[in-house]
Amino acid sequence: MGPRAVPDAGPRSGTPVLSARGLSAGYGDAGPVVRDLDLELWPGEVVTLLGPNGAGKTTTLLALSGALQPRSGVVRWGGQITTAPLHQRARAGLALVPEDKSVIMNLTVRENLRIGRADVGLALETFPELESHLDRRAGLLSGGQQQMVALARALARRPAALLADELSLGLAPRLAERLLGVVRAAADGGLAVLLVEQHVRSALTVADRVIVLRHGQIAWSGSAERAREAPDVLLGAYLPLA
Ligand SMILES: Nc1ncnc2c1ncn2[C@@H]1O[C@H](COP(=O)(O)OP(=O)(O)OP(=O)(O)O)[C@@H](O)[C@H]1O
Repeated sequence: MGPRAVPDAGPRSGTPVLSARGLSAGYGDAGPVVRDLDLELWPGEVVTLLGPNGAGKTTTLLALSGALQPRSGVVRWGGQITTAPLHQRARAGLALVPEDKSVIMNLTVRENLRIGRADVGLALETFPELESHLDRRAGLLSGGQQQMVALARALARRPAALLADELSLGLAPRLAERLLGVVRAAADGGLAVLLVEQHVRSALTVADRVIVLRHGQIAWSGSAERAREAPDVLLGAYLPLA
């Protein structure tokens, strides 16, 4: 199971699941955090968004998802301009796994899946490891198991696009690979994925394309293959390789 050859440029037929043109976003009265971003997310591909701390990766995900209204530019969902808030985009098939994972610690795993309107059977197909924990409070699970709940809940709603923020943060490499492998398999089934990742090497093994953000703008973009072949040249200027 590895990334498929998805071109990083050039014409493709059909419509991206999610796209942005000239997207700028920020907070309060401060200047924009991301500026003039253009990006597209196509069915079946994993795009990883990399960049140093504070580059604007989380802000990009929030603005694309409707959790943060852009200051300017347009976001399209299935080719149609959207300004809908996150909960409406979620109903239309967009899944956001935010940095805080939004797992409710006082609820059981089963309850967490249900409030996310997830298909519990499908969630267990994705992560059989959760079956024996279904009736445990999520707060008693390990960090990795909590991340599995968050990801299982997102995927078990059969979304068209997944935006995930640092899924593997704080996890051992083996667990990070497990989660990223699940994301890759979902993309192989047609899901469009945008991943913000700290584990750059792991992210590159599952990604088709890479976008590097710096100071809120795209500093580099290209195929994951090119990034893997010359990570020092392409990424070293922007990121410590972890
Ligand atoms: N809620 C907020 N209110 C005000 N400023 C914010 C808020 N969230 C983020 N910022 C600022 O926006 C900038 C970009 O933050 P963002 O979280 O998008 O970056 P990031 O690339 O995801 O970084 P990290 O890897 O540290 O999570 C930072 O300067 C941050 O301080």
